[in-house]
Amino acid sequence: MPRTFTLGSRASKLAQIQTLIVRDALQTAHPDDEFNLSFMTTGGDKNQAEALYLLGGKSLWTEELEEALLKGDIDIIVHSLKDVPTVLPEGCEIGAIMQRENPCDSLVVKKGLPYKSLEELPDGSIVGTSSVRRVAQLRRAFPTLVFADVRGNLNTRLAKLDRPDGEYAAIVLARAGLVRLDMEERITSDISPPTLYHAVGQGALGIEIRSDDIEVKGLLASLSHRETELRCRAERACLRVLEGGCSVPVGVASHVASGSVLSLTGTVTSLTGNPHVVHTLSAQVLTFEDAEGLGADVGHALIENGAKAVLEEVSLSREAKVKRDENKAAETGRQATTAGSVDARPIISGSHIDSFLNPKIELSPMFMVCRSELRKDFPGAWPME
Ligand SMILES: NCc1[nH]cc(CCC(=O)O)c1CC(=O)O
Repeated sequence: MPRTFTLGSRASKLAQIQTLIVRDALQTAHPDDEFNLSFMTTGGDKNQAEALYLLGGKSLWTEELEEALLKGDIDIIVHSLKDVPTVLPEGCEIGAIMQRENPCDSLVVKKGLPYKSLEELPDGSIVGTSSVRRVAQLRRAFPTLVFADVRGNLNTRLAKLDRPDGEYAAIVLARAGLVRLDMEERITSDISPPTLYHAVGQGALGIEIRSDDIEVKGLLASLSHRETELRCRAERACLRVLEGGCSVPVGVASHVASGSVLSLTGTVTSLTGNPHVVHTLSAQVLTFEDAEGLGADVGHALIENGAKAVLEEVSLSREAKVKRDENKAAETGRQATTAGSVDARPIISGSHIDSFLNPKIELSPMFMVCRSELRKDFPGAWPME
């Protein structure tokens, strides 16, 4: 008798392609079993503009899928690992992490423009990015460029970039997403460490399952890629320490040498670009727990070496943001946490942020509401990408 399992993911094109990658790998490893697919439009998909916020304490991207998983409607969730909070709800866990694509970020220059890198862009050029991690590090490296928010799925972002009357000269995206969508030829150049440290888990697929599902655990055993899993477990453990309840501009780079020597560099960067704290540790790791221990050590070392001030700055700014949303909500009668995320007021006062503000374009809320503050029973971290 063939067994039947259902894989679920978000309905975006990238999520569907990633789910097919996992389905094909499972089907090859288990030719006698059946694998169904279920794609769900999540709260985050329905409202891109509000995706960084909480709606009634929910994680917009993952909660509906996790509910379906816990109910038994689906057996496996396929995620971009970088979008998965570092603390999962009770009863859910990461069952496998598959071999990673190149995790770096890439520059995509507008069609018709001659520039090949951020270095070549003229002063004042507007570069679209979707994350505070990228903005913080790129502002530091390229203070004469203007970084602005660009949202939507990959195709929407590329369409905004290429619009003849569009403001963006270039956008920055994860290389892995472009590769999986077969749009590698749009990549103008890669932006690698030490200029830009990538997001925790970037480029890897994370497979979430019910913690008590022994059968699915067995099923996934052949999919897990040990080196990727060691690196990503360390990266996630580092982020878990740094979050301490809220999201911060964290970048990482990692590698495994001689099979078991894991190196992890973590960075925490102020949204002004300075301070930028970097710390690297290497150690032999035999188990995933060892890798997580190394990751947590990097997180603590960053805090001791100056990241604390950055975390405090982020937390102060976040409180200000929450307050403004509450005021706005009181004015408009909208719920505080669903207030629009396009907010053109500067988060940090002072000249350093002014060049980020261009009234013509959408600006991101620079900081996110902490999930843990709104949902004390769930100290999960909010992914910031
Ligand atoms: N949050 C969006 C997201 N989630 C995963 C990817 C790309 C694929 C990956 O990093 O695994 C992207 C797009 C991007 O950041 O450019």
